[in-house]
Amino acid sequence: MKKYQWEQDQIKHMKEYIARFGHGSAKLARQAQSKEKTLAKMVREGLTEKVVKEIEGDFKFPNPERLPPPVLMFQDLAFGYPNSPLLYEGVELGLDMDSRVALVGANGSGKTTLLNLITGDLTPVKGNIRPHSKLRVARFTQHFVDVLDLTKSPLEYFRSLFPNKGVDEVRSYLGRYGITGEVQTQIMGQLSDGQKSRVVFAYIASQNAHMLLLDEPTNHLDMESIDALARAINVFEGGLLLVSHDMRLISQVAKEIWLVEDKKIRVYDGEISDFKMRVRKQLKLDS
Ligand SMILES: Nc1ncnc2c1ncn2[C@@H]1O[C@H](COP(=O)(O)OP(=O)(O)OP(=O)(O)O)[C@@H](O)[C@H]1O
Repeated sequence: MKKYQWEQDQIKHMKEYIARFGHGSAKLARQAQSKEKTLAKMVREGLTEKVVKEIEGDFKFPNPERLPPPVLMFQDLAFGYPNSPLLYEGVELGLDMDSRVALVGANGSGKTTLLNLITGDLTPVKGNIRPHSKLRVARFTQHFVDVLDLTKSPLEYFRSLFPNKGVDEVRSYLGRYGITGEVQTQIMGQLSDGQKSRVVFAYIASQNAHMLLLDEPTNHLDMESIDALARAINVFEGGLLLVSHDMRLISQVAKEIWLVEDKKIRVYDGEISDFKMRVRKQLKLDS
């Protein structure tokens, strides 16, 4: 890009010179002719092409119809894996479509487990999780194999999900999530984790969910994509439960912090900005 810019500046300069002095005194006209020759030579030898940055697919989650609260309730929830101590006990909390929650806690404290309880993949040992009867949740997980058929290409996969949509429509849909060109027809098992993440986001968005459950969504995204994800979340009119260590994302999207501690989920009652500052300091991030 620097080379391109340098060349363009040179060309501009030479053209201006030629226009100004081409018909001037003999000496200046000779110099203008010499510049014209240099310019022609540059063009002949091939100019550097402008580097066009690959367009970042912008994430977008379609807005679902509103569901009145409570959308998802935890009632006296307890859970533990067989032959293991309880991870949760007596949890009473609720989520609705305005919730913007970051679920944080030590490794192994049970964050992913809570998401599995919400999706019904796990069953409480006591108490209930009560979803609104019409609730649709969509979940991001890094366990791509749980969501994607890795033997298919993104194009094949989405065509099988939406048999009524034409190839062009599916291609342009995937393009919006940054899945473009050959990546659309490569077997998903061979894609990078970042590309697979984008396919999962395309999939999640297709679900038109009322609530997004995002489990470490940013691990394979670059900074620009993280910001794009944050923007998409911020215009999304549904609920969010985010499990993340990424303060950059948390600070952009969360309105509430839930701390998993001592088998309970405690709503952080300080100012979120204080919490963010605390974690930022811990992570040594800039303000
Ligand atoms: N299927 C399982 N069977 C038995 N124990 C499990 C199972 N899945 C997870 N665990 C254990 O339950 C605890 C909570 O796991 P979980 O993955 O929910 O924690 P987490 O807070 O999401 O952790 P991390 O931040 O490391 O992802 C861990 O000690 C884990 O080893």
